[in-house]
Amino acid sequence: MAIVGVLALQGSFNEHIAALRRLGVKGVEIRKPEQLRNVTSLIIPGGESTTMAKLAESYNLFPALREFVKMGRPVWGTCAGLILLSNNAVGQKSGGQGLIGGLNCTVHRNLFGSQLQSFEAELLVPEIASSEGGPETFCGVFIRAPAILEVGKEVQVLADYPAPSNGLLEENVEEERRVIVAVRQGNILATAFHPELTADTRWHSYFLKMADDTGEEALSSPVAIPVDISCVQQPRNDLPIYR
Ligand SMILES: NC(=O)CC[C@H](N)C(=O)O
Repeated sequence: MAIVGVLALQGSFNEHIAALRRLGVKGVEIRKPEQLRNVTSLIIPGGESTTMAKLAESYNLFPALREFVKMGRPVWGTCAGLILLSNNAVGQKSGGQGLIGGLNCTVHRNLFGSQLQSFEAELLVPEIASSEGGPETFCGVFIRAPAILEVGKEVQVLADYPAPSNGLLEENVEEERRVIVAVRQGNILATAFHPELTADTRWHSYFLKMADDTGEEALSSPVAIPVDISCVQQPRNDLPIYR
């Protein structure tokens, strides 16, 4: 059976491991470069990308993480994980931060604003709904969320969302500008929101199938989990902080 690594430096790694467990799959915590040799795929959780990058630097994890992505192993970044996987990031803290890279896009680190601007919203994601069944929509939990501004040709856009009018985009966003919040580029999956904080395991199940497609042995018999979409669709001031 596949063993999924979950980068466990900071952030929502326990929630990802719990979601995998609900699908009958073992997720193991990764903190050292050599631990990546024991896993066939990797989830990089949400949290705080600058802090995570500093910790990755001090554990000398960057070369092994970059190699893992380059080898074509399935990697999924949620929120801060998406930022770390991007080739270019704007809106970084002064001094910048290390990135793993591999995903050909430009991400804005905090486009949706601060913790107080966190929210839930229903997202239309036809690719995942057609692969995993259930309703057409997904609950996106956005916490100090990033957004993708630009992608290369090889990147498949899975979901977008109206850009916020908070002045963080240079251009005028009056004419319904949308930004990208979920993508796939070959072995890389990235979401600006947190599926691990919902009861819906379809994103995890899709990621496990990606591991299957890339020749890794994944779920032996997928467990059907009833899909519960209870999306409050409003600002949330009770979401985890993960700093
Ligand atoms: N929920 C999150 O992962 C927030 C990410 C945050 N915007 C960052 O820079 O890392």
